[in-house]
Amino acid sequence: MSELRGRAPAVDVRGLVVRFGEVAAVSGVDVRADLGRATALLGRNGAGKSTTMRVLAGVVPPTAGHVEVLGLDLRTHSLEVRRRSGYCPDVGGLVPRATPWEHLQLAARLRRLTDWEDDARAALERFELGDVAHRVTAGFSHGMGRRLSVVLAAFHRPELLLLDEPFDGVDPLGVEATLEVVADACARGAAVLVSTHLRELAIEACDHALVLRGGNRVAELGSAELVGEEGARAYRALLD
Ligand SMILES: Nc1ncnc2c1ncn2[C@@H]1O[C@H](COP(=O)(O)OP(=O)(O)OP(=O)(O)O)[C@@H](O)[C@H]1O
Repeated sequence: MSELRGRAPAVDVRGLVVRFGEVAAVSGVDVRADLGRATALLGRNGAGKSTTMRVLAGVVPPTAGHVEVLGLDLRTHSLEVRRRSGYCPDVGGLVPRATPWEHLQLAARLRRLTDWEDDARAALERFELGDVAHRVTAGFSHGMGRRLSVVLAAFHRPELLLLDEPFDGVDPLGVEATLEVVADACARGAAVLVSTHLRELAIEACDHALVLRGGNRVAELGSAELVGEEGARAYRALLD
């Protein structure tokens, strides 16, 4: 990690505000994520996690605030940021009439990847999606869709990996594969942001967590501070 010190953060968000009409989804949040490290965005339903992730993915424009991703101002470099990031949205993102293989084919074409097929097969096998590689996703269970969304987000080895609720409804083998993807991304020097309301999995996936409540950031904690019953109590106290 020492070589990471002093380098610009992969995500540098200050005073982020996102409003939808009368609703303030995010009310002045700061987020910092570093290369080679996994950061959790923790909080209850409606805390503003997905909205923050959508801003970072270039899907939702910020109402106000400074949003810098991979050293680029997101307002002026949205395409470049999207090219260098991978995003697993909390819902949607899959084409019902396309198969996993077709999703990967399209991703490879859009990103002009070459010799991607072996990696694609390995990724599908890792997530136990090899047998359904050529089945349309319309009939997929929720967990299968989640697993494919993680595969697609990480496939091109992005510098920033944004995973929004990647564990939601996913079985233990899928959780394990997702944890491996996060660890691999960190090991190759990427930054990872994982949004989840699951404290225990946030601790496993990430070495620290930003806790959001009501569109505000209420704490930044090391994962060690969130472990066990004491960690559960500390987390609960931040939510109430
Ligand atoms: N497009 C929208 N229009 C209106 N309100 C919205 C919109 N998107 C989000 N919100 C509101 O903003 C707040 C934050 O929502 P957000 O989805 O970011 O929370 P979250 O922490 O991801 O929650 P969850 O864990 O349930 O996914 C909520 O009150 C939500 O209803």
